[in-house]
Amino acid sequence: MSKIPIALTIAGSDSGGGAGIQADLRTFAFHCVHGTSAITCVTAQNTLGVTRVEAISPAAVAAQIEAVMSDIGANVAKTGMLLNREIIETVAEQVEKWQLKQLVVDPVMVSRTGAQLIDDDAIASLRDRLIPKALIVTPNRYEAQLLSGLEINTLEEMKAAAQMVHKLGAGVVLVKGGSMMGEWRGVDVWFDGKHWETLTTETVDTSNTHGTGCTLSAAIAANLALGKDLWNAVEQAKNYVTTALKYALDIGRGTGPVGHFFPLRLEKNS
Ligand SMILES: Nc1ncnc2c1ncn2[C@@H]1O[C@H](COP(=O)(O)OP(=O)(O)OP(=O)(O)O)[C@@H](O)[C@H]1O
Ligand SMILES: Cc1ncc(COP(=O)(O)O)c(N)n1
Repeated sequence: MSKIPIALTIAGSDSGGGAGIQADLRTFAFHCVHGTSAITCVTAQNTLGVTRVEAISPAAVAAQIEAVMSDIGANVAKTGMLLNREIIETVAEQVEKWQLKQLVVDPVMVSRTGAQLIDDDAIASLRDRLIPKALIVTPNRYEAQLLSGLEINTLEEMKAAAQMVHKLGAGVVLVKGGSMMGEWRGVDVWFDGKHWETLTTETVDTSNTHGTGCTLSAAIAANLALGKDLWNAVEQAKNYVTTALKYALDIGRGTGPVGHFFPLRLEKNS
């Protein structure tokens, strides 16, 4: 098998190019990791919101993963928008089949613009079938609330939710603070079953935050593919997202995406 680091993203397409597969592949490329993909659904989406979602058939999702894994291989995978129960079950079967141990699960359920990105009856499958297979699961505030049943308004509540979600069986839970208030927006809580850690970066004052969660989980996967241990992978992914937020793109009339290739933009502009 090739020594080139390879990662697989299993996620939805965002026509606006800010989140989903588009953000994941850009993040992999930034890290010099070859990105492969299995598309689960197609969203018609822009900076204002999601206007249409169409699922890819579970058989076609399975075929994409089979095609990648049976030939190219990937030692790290991440999941994003999985949309429905059938797709989640298919992905869980494929993860088992190919023994994808380095699995980053971003349990995408609600977009920044408030759109629901998962069917109601799929949340239980995500909780019971996929999260237990994750090396790390990265819920945002609202996803952590749904998975833990707790309301989250404070750092202590982020910690309590991380502890509850950990009981679902993932190795590490990272509750992300991007939707919290004020300075908590740059704070994420890590819980590995024994220890809590708080990852804190400065709060970036921007409303262009579309795709932060996809970018963070893709950067964790990329760093794992590069051979970093999980803690270092998360720390460096968080720094990457923070800088990408500083170079967020002011496009469209709503929430613009983060700037994945910020150093290249800097060089071009100097
Ligand atoms: N304004 C900000 N300043 C600094 N860090 C931020 C800010 N907003 C989000 N983050 C960081 O971005 C990462 C993603 O967190 P967030 O809570 O935004 O995820 P999410 O809601 O899943 O993202 P997405 O917008 O893709 O759904 C976290 O590390 C979080 O701390
Ligand atoms: C295809 C796809 N995947 C993930 C998200 C979540 O990202 P955000 O919360 O930034 O809208 C999204 N909007 N679309």
